[in-house]
Parts: sequence; C-alpha cells; structure tokens
Amino acid sequence: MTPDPATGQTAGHADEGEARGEPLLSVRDLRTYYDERSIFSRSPPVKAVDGVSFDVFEGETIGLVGESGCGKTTLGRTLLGLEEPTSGTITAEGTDVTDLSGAEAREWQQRVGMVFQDPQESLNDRQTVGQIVREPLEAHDWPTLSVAVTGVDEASVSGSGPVEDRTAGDSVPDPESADITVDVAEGGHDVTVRERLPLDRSDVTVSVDDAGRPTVSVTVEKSVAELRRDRAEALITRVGLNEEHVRRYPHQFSGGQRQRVGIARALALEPDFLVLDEPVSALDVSVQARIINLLEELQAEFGLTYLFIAHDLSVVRHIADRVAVMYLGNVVEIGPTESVFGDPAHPYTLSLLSAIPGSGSPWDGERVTLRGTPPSPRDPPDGCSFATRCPAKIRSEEFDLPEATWRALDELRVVFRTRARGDDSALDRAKGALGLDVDADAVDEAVDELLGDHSLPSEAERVVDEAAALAKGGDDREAADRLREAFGSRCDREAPDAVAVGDAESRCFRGESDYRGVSETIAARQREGER
Ligand SMILES: Nc1ncnc2c1ncn2[C@@H]1O[C@H](COP(=O)(O)OP(=O)(O)OP(=O)(O)O)[C@@H](O)[C@H]1O
Repeated sequence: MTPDPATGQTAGHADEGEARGEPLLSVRDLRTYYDERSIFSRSPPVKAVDGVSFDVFEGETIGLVGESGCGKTTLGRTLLGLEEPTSGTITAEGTDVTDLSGAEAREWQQRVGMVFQDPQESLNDRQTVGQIVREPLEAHDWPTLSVAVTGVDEASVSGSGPVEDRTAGDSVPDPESADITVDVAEGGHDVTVRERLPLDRSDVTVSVDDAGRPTVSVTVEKSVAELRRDRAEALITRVGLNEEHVRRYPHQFSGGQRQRVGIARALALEPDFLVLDEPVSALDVSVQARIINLLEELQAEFGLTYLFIAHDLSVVRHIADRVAVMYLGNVVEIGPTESVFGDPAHPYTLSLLSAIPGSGSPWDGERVTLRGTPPSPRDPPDGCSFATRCPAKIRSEEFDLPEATWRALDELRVVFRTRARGDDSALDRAKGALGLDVDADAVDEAVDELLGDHSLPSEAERVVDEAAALAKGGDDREAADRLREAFGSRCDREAPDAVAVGDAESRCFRGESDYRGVSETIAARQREGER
C-alpha cells in the first residue's frame, strides 16, 4: 500500500490515527544535513536524517532504535529545535514548528525537553542541583501566571507580581489551563490555583471592583525567586531525591541520582514531549530499572509523550508502545512494539532481533549477521539505503546465481564505491588519465578474494572484467556503476516508500504482495547456504 502523498499516511495508519486522536507531532520528509564544507574541505554533507516521516501521538512512548551513527540523536534534537532541519516539516497543532522564531519559538522550547545519556557530562558541576533545575526557569522568565475569570462575560485583570495583565477583549485563558481562576459570583469571588504550581490559595490576594464590567486585581505574595526555588524543590523531591540534595553538586551523587537531576531539569517548564536520549545506557542494570519506573510514573502523572532512544532492545520492548527502527538516516520500520518484535517486516529489524536470544521474536533461524559496516552517511547508496547489506535483497532476473555469488558481487561493488569515496580517487583518476597503472594489484586482489571461489557465467565474467579495468583506470565510480547496471535490482535503483505490513510500516519492497516476505526469504537463503 502506497502512503497518501498528502498526509504521508497509508490507509491503515490513518485508521490508527483516528483511534489515537490528532498527532502531537507530524514529521514529514525531514532532513538534517551537517554541511562542513569550507575552503579547506570539500566533502559532501553528512545526511544524518534523510527523509524521515512519522507521527507521534499524545501520551505514547516511541522507542527509537538503530546502530550507532544512524541519526537517532540528530532526529531527536531536530524535533526539539536544537538542530536546524535542512528541509521537511514538523507540525504541532497545525503549525510547522521548524518555521518559528522569537516568542513562538521560545514557547515551543517550553513544550519540549531532553534527557541526555550521560548525566555526568550534561550537568554543570559548578552549579548546585537547585541551580541546575532552576536554570530553565530563569532562561524562560518563568513564571508568567495567567488568570481566567469565570462567571461573567467580560472582565479586566490587573496583576502584581508575575501575573499577566489582561484587558477586556483579550483572549480569555481557558480555565482548564489557567494558573489562577477567579470565579466572580454575585457579591463575592472564589479563587483556585492550579495544582502543580508552588502556590497556595493563601499566597494570592484578589480584589474585585464590580462597577459594571468587573476588574479583578490579583496579587501574588511570593517573589519570583521564591516561586522558582519552590518549583525546583518540588521537582527534585518528585524525582526521588530529597530537600537536602538541593544544595549539593552533581559530583556528590551516584549516576542514577544524577540522572534524576537531569529528569527534574527536563520537567521544569512542564513540557508535553521529552526526547530521552539513551537515558539509562550509562547506568547499572538495577539502577536502570528504577529510572525506567520513574519515567513511567512521571509519564502517567503528567501526561507526557516520550521519544525513547536506545541501543538496548529489551529496554525498548519494556517501555515503548511503538518502535521506530532507524538505518542510515531514515526510519525503515515503525509499528506497535508487539508487532515489530513479533513479526519484523524489515530485514534490518529482523537482523537486530535475531541477535538477541529470547527477544520473543518467532524467528527460529540462525542469527542474521550483516556484512560490513553501514555506508557513509555522506554518500548513501542510490536506491534502498540497506541494499548493500540486505540479507533479503531482491535479485536481478538477468542471471541465475547462488546467493553467495550475489553477495560477493555486491561486496565488490562496495569496494569500488569505497575506493571512489577515498581521498586517493582523484589522484587515481589523474594517474588513469595519464595511462599510469593505478593500484592494479589491489583491484585484482579484491576480485580474486571475493569471486575466486565462485564460478560465473561468461557474460557475468565479462562484466566483472570490464569493471576491474575501469577501476584500474582510476574510474572506481564507473566500475561500481557498471556492476550495478549488470547485477543490480530494483533495490539498487529505487528508494522504497513505506508500505503497510500488518500493523507496521516498512520501507522494503518485500512488503509488496508481489514478493516473497522477508523472513521466508532469509530462512530460504540460510537453508541454501547450509547445503
Ligand atoms: N554536529 C555534527 N557535525 C557533523 N556531523 C555530525 C554532527 N553530529 C552528528 N554527526 C554525524 O551524523 C551522523 C548521525 O549521528 P547521530 O549522533 O545523530 O547518530 P546516533 O544514531 O544518535 O548515534 P549514537 O547511537 O552513536 O549516539 C553520524 O555520522 C555523526 O558522525
């Protein structure tokens, strides 16, 4: 099923969306490239996030997994406005937050937060814990207390202390979200203070001048500094530390306690959405469980939405409602945790799960080990980004070859591509143009090492010889292209769109009904290898 280009959603996904309500965030075709080109360096940009689309629904936890360097942190930072995207949109309540500036950008910054992997590095050791948690409050001039007046059609509000003045006709804050609500009843008034503020009813003095349209004067007796201090203390105790910890320094704490401080700081401005970047990876297993429990409690209490970045799939399985699997800058599979673990739709997901004993995955074949390393994000392959390592790659019908021979041909192409990217290739091309021999032995060795044990049909052998000759002439890229033309398949030419597979979405052609599925293909190839 092809996604609807207008929404990026497949029909299956849209139904899911209806059940979950409006997304908190809709990410569409997001790209974040790090361009380090200067007069000294001409290397192409790092495509850290390269065309990501997904929705985040209120109150859910999305686990984001994938090997080191695939772009998880960059994606998280871009969602929070900490990295500027190269293109694409991130929509929250109808507004593209990548376009915000000034006060609107600051407002967005208040709604989101981040917890970092290494609390040792992310906390300033020269500040006390109290100062660390107060810092975002100070940076955002917190608080500005909003006042809602109920019981009359129109009222003016005047304030002293951190109270927002509002003249009649300004938009009325919703009593549900206002900090202070004054219910003007005949001959009196009732005042309520929003529960989470470090304020009591007794800290607020209200008088109502009821001549015609009422004027409500609100005075908050606590100073801004007191309110900040009290808010920081409340957060510090809420995350499981105690009041005497407020004046201590991060180095006086254990790793778990430091992570609690990081969480308190991230919660300071009452965000809706937190990116948790490997929040427990640096901690001992017993401490991990306690921090995860804390995160779950806070989510339920404050209605938080999490993007939980992790290497450890068993942690993700425990905490996430949905899992997004990232490979080389893109989300290659996303779906409910149970479906992704129970029936992985993308070959990369299957390879990750096959590596964890007891993952609960029904995969009972051998561990699926991937060949080589991921391609450089500066030069991702054309077509499917996973094609260079894919154990379920669709093969060209031009030749009938054993899977091991196809793999050897793919590897040879990776060798030529890697050489083409290397610093030597310009020199090699110059040498080639002058008719000098380029690294001819290295090319012959690579061909021999990879294909020496395979017998190729004469037509295939001719193509390999041509490619080797191109490489020896310094044209490594041409050599790689020649192999791709002859031996490549759809996977080398076209980038797959997301298709619905069961409850999940996968960027793999094998999700289309014309192809054999991922697990059957890999199982059959493993059996073929055994023979
Ligand atoms: N500030 C930067 N400037 C240039 N390149 C960067 C920068 N930050 C990250 N990268 C590169 O972008 C790619 C994605 O990095 P990122 O840290 O987002 O991946 P990751 O999946 O979070 O990795 P890890 O699991 O190791 O934290 C990597 O190739 C990385 O080297």
